Amino acid sequence: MIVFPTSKINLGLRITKKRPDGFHNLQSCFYPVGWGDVLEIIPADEFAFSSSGLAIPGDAGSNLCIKAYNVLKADFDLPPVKMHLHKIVPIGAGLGGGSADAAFTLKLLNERFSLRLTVSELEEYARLLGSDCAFFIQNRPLYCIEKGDTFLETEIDLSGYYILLVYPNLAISTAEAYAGVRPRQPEISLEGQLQTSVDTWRDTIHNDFEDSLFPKYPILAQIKRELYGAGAVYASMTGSGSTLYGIFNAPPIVPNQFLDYSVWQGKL
Ligand SMILES: C[C@@](CO)(OP(=O)(O)O)[C@H](O)COP(=O)(O)OP(=O)(O)OC[C@H]1O[C@@H](n2ccc(N)nc2=O)[C@H](O)[C@@H]1O
Ligand SMILES: Nc1ncnc2c1ncn2[C@@H]1O[C@H](COP(=O)(O)OP(=O)(O)O)[C@@H](O)[C@H]1O
Repeated sequence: MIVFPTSKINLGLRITKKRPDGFHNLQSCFYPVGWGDVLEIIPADEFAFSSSGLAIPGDAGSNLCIKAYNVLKADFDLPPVKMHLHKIVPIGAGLGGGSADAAFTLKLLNERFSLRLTVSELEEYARLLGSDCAFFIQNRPLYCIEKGDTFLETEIDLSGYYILLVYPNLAISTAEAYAGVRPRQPEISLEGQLQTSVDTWRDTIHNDFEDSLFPKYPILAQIKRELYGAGAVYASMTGSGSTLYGIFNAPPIVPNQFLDYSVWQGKL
């Protein structure tokens, strides 16, 4: 069975509080985008994992696909499988690519081996694997709070818009990004601000990680400016970086300055 784990962007990202468990509470709208990997899982005589495409840091045993298999194996009599991941989505990019691989592994195993897990049960397993992993179980626009793993419905619908994603060949670890943020409670609700037209977001919708990461890595602010220069109606960094995205009214022409980077464009 083959699935295509996708990725996400953050529409606004506020870090509101450091929690007693060391994690942070946030507010954000997570929105799926089509930049994705390829994952195949088939029954086998013994367990095996392999990957191709982009190199994934860490030893092979630490791959989130294997962790996802193991959390289900602990509770169910899962047979051995052979898993192959073709990695396309940049890593340390703020796109949640690893979390998507984990969530799609859970969903695939649930279906292939008829485990009969509900959406909320799958989300519970996903929470064990990473804070933004549960989002990819439903994989539709959701307003996220707490650790990014509690969801509220949102009306946001960007269909009809186009997106250009630019990964500047710079990996930023999530832990590094959180170490630089100064949590604060926003005076105006992000949820309300996101109800307004996308053309107004430039002045209102903010990713808090930009405040500490733009001074440290000036290329990020430069790419954001260039996305506006290319005609974006709204541009931002996604998640903990380092990918920048622009939202456009029409398919954008990729500026020459981005030719050395990994870029992806498509419809929202
Ligand atoms: C920043 C966000 C925003 O969407 O996404 P990415 O940019 O990484 O995709 C997420 O909060 C990333 O979630 P995820 O990548 O799953 O993080 P985890 O593996 O759970 O945690 C990695 C590390 O980030 C920090 N962390 C993560 C989530 C959170 N709500 N508070 C935190 O402080 C902790 O230091 C933790 O050890
Ligand atoms: N299948 C996977 N794909 C990507 N990264 C993975 C995977 N499995 C484990 N990881 C680890 O997760 C971290 C990056 O996660 P990723 O979701 O790509 O980044 P981000 O949180 O910035 O979106 C890296 O430390 C990487 O080694």
